[in-house]
Amino acid sequence: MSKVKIVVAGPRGNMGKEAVKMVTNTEEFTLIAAVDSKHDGLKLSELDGFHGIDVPIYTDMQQCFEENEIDVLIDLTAPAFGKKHMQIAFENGVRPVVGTTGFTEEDITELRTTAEDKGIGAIIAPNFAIGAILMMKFSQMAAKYLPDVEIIERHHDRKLDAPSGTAVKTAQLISEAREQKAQGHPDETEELAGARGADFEGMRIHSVRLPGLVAHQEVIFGGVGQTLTIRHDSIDRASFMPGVKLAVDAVLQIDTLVYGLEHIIE
Ligand SMILES: NC(=O)C1=CN([C@@H]2O[C@H](COP(=O)(O)OP(=O)(O)OC[C@H]3O[C@@H](n4cnc5c(N)ncnc54)[C@H](OP(=O)(O)O)[C@@H]3O)[C@@H](O)[C@H]2O)C=CC1
Ligand SMILES: O=C(O)C1=N[C@H](C(=O)O)C[C@H](O)C1
Repeated sequence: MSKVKIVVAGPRGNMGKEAVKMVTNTEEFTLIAAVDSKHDGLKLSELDGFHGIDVPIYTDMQQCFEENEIDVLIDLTAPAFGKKHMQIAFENGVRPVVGTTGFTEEDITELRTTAEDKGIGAIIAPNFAIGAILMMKFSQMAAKYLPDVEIIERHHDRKLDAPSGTAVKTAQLISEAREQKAQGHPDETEELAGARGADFEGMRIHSVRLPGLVAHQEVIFGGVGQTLTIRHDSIDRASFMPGVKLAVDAVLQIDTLVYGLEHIIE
């Protein structure tokens, strides 16, 4: 069987480094090239930490796809580029697996239409960690019985987007299971703007950014005389890689856009 030909975008990043490692250590995958914000024309092996990985670096994704035959793009870049990179992949018949966050619901609808028009599979996964998928699923189950809920997500202080993609996805899944609901006291005020966090259909999302953190989330449900907390911690970015591998395998089998790994892990 021929190997799956892969490009990693964002190879020097926290996630990109892990993805390069995962791809090069996976027998049925082959890394063909990397797309970076700099280092055009160099080999990955010329950068620190990529010893022996002799693949070309492109800063122009279009050029990368024109010069190489690629099956799958793994995109782990920055919120400003995820959508654009998916569009370039679709134009070139390449299947995107995207961990990059920051997509709006409108972006996802538009990208799904393009994927279906072209018959190309695509996966956007706000979180690739199996434990985080379970946290989201359990939260959706709990919301049916305990509809008062707030989300606290905690991340490293290099993160660009807030709230996290995982927190937004969690809120979307919870809102499928409960009626829209304004929480807290109807007359509550914020003495400091933002004190009550972001408002997602009445559900509050609080974002903490600190050095020392990786990726953590608590979903706290409140009921009469009780609370339930569902918590997930990624303490190492290796936690995301089995999910990335699963998504690469899955994206070859589909011809639409799937948003969320919970649709792949039934
Ligand atoms: N789905 C999931 O499970 C996870 C998703 N994420 C998401 O993945 C993304 C990356 O996270 P993380 O690795 O921590 O971020 P980093 O900032 O560590 O890495 C991002 C890398 O992408 C590069 N980059 C930026 N723009 C481009 C571009 N246009 N083309 C090519 N490369 C580019 C950056 O280069 P430079 O520094 O030069 O700009 C950097 O090397 C974020 O959106 C984050 O939210 C993170 C963890 C898990
Ligand atoms: O930026 C990160 O680090 C992470 N981003 C994703 C998100 O926004 O949910 C996934 C994970 O939480 C780590």
